[in-house]
Amino acid sequence: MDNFLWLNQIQPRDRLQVGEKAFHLSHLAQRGYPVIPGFAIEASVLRDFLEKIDWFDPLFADLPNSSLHLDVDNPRQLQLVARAIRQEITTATLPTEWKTALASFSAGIEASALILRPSLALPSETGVTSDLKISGLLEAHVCDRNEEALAAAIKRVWAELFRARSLLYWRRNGIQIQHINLAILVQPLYNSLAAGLVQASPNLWEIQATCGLGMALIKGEVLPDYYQVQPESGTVLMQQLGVKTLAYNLKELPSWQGIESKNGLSSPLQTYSLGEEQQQLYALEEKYLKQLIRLAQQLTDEIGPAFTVEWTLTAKGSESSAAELYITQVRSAQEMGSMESTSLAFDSGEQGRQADNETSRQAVEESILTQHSFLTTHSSPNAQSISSSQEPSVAHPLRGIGAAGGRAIAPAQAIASFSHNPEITSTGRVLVVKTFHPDWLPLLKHAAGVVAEQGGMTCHAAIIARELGIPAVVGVRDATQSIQSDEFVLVDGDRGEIYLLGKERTAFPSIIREKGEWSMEPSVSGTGHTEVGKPFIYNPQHPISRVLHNTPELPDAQLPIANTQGLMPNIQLPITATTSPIVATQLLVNLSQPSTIERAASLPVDGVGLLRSELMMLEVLQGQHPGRWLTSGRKQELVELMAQTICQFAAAFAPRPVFYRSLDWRSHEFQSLAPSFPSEVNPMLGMRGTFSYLQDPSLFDVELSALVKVYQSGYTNVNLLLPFVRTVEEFSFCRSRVEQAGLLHQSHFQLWIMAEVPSILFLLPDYIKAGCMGISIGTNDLTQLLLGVDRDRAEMAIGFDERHPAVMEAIAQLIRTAKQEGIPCSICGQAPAKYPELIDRLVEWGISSISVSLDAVERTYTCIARAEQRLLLEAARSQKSKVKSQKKGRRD
Ligand SMILES: Nc1ncnc2c1ncn2[C@@H]1O[C@H](COP(=O)(O)OP(=O)(O)OP(=O)(O)O)[C@@H](O)[C@H]1O
Ligand SMILES: CC(=O)C(=O)O
Repeated sequence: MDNFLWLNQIQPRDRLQVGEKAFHLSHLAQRGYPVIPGFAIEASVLRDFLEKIDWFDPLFADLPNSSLHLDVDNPRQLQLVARAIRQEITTATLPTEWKTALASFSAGIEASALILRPSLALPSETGVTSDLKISGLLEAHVCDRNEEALAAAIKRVWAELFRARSLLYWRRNGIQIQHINLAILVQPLYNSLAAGLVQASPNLWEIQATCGLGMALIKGEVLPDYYQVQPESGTVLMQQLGVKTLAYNLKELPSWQGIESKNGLSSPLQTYSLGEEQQQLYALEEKYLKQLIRLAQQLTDEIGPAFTVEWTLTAKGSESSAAELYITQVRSAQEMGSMESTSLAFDSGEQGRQADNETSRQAVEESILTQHSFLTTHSSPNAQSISSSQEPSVAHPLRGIGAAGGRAIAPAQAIASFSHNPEITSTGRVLVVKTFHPDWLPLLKHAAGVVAEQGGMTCHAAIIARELGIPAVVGVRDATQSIQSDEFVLVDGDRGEIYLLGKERTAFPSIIREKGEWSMEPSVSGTGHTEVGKPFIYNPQHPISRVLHNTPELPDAQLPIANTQGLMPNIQLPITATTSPIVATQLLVNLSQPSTIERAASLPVDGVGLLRSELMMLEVLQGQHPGRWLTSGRKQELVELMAQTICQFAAAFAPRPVFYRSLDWRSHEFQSLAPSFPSEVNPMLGMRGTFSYLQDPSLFDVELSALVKVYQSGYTNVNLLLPFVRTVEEFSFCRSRVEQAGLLHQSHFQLWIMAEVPSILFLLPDYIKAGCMGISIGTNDLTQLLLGVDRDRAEMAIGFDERHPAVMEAIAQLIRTAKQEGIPCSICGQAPAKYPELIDRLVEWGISSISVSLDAVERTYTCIARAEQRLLLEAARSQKSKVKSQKKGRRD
């Protein structure tokens, strides 16, 4: 076919048909630079294909020629349309003559796997220049080199154009879909020893490198090794080892992590964990680093001093000596949005038009940045201006696990060692700690953010930060040494990054928080971009602007979510009764702090699915171990205080249910209470949950007395959830005490258990026989125990994945059994908030309710609504096609 072109055949006139990526690479290849050979499927092929589709939905039949009339402020409609179009594209068949041509072209590639990369061109009708930053918007797909897999992957790349986020992007930027040229660059994919990028600016080059293929870097799953290089001499000025815990490579070993593609074809890619030893090594051996620097020097001569180049060090054989360095992508300074942009030498034909359109280009760039960015870290538009700025610390943040979303700039308060009442200079600081002690809860309430060296997504600091709505980054190596008190830091809880901004508070605005709402304070001097009460205005020249306004890439599932902290000029979708459909799956919220009740109760949630008593109690206990309250004759006082606190939740949510979970002390987390809990070698498996009640039921009895008081006060919406139940006998023991307390006689009272110890997978019917009225799946502990991974160890975070097939199967089985047995099944672990895409499956399997942290309520609501609508749509579609085939049968 004449609309497939090998890279070495591409001419300047083909640029609009083959897209920018293929065009620039072809230019370099033809100039003798190392580029992996490949061929481009021109944009006209997609146009033909769209015209050939026999659209099930007549609305889309004119897609190749007309504009879609989308209401982008209606995210549900957007998602449904996007899904419907993609489905039709991926299920349509490619004409036979195309398949034949593809087979002959791919036969010219010697590799078992192929990578299909979107290559876009935006012709002049779009009103923007071809260097509009679309990096990261459309994803590449990888497939085996066989006819069927290739055809499927081509359709998946085309379908990328119609993802909701993509449709939104074009629409928001006034670009009509029919004007977009989407070509595909097909290249062989070989295993890689390392991959990364070089960001070149006139004064400095920055190199990032990771192990294996480049996907780990693109997806932000590793912190790459980092080098700064002096351009003229090629001297390495500094280098820093990254945190590379995983890598991507071609599948050789069977692995559950082999990524399944959505149409059931398996992907040839897999991720694997890097061992401790390997993590201590730089991904790039010195000889290859030198080679890369030489390559960058040649490129400077060829295309000017400012560019970004992605590279890969392929290893076709097993010997590292056989490795070859290739360029996989090159972007000009303009594409990076550089302030000192320099035209690429090969931009000849288009330069005039680009200059004409400079103003609109900048406008579009700004609107992208201030609305919604799809840029991944590596391709940040101002990477260049950061690297050449005077603020190296801004360019090179500390990194950890983003445990609570949002961003804040504030002075740090480093607390290196434990004390009950650390001296805090003022409120509104970012607390920087080794590990967060529950004693410090009052500090957290007045903090702007938290950074911890230890802990994972489910540690106390993370849970409370999510509830309070402040950003948190945990697992940050040496944070207390790297960050000094009084130094200004920007904590980015979405990306898991901390930027050190120095001690002078001059050229950036402060973010202040009042009543849970964030707003900008005017900058003291410098840029003067803000006024009180006005949103911060993006200034592309300031690195901080980039960080503040670059939201991380959102998966489709997260697209229509309002930013609860009001920091980002993002798409706002308030979930109010007037704009939202009623969903059948209940949406509940996880709480622990009375200070958040008002905010939570005003949301359209169906109740509190998990009231974490340990964290709720912290303030009540005033630093004293609960046992001490009992031994010092203050039991009644404790009962009163607890009842009062629970009543606050009950009153705010009534008549909506509140599931109070009785105490689940994990001794290591509460060492600061006096006297401290006996320390345990293995506290996650220690004296916690209902087992501890059997040993000494006195505290459980206090809780029951408090619940009785709540009922006596007239609040009948409170139920009891038992934590970490290991055996049916433990449950029966607790149930009989609940009965003795008189709670089971209350008509509305429900006694549930957490489903988090894996034995429940085998014993649920027995628990139900013993009187359990419902379950709530605790995915944090269930995952920890099923996979044998400590959930609080930041270094093990990579192994803690709730999407593991074993965990998914366990959840499915629990929902199934609960349904069969006729009891409700909820889920209150972090999984649905962390991976919103799981909600589709939970709803499909028939979960009764989903309980999430406060920060995830809005997006969870949207995901539930979407999942339910999808089920309805699928049911309607299958009904329609049944009727269609029945009619056809009758006609035949
Ligand atoms: N033939 C190849 N062999 C090995 N790695 C490749 C090859 N082609 C691309 N890659 C790497 O795969 C990743 C994904 O490529 P993709 O084209 O989607 O991203 P990209 O180059 O950042 O483009 P964009 O800016 O359009 O998002 C990148 O890290 C890229 O360097
Ligand atoms: C919520 C909880 O306790 C868990 O997921 O384990």
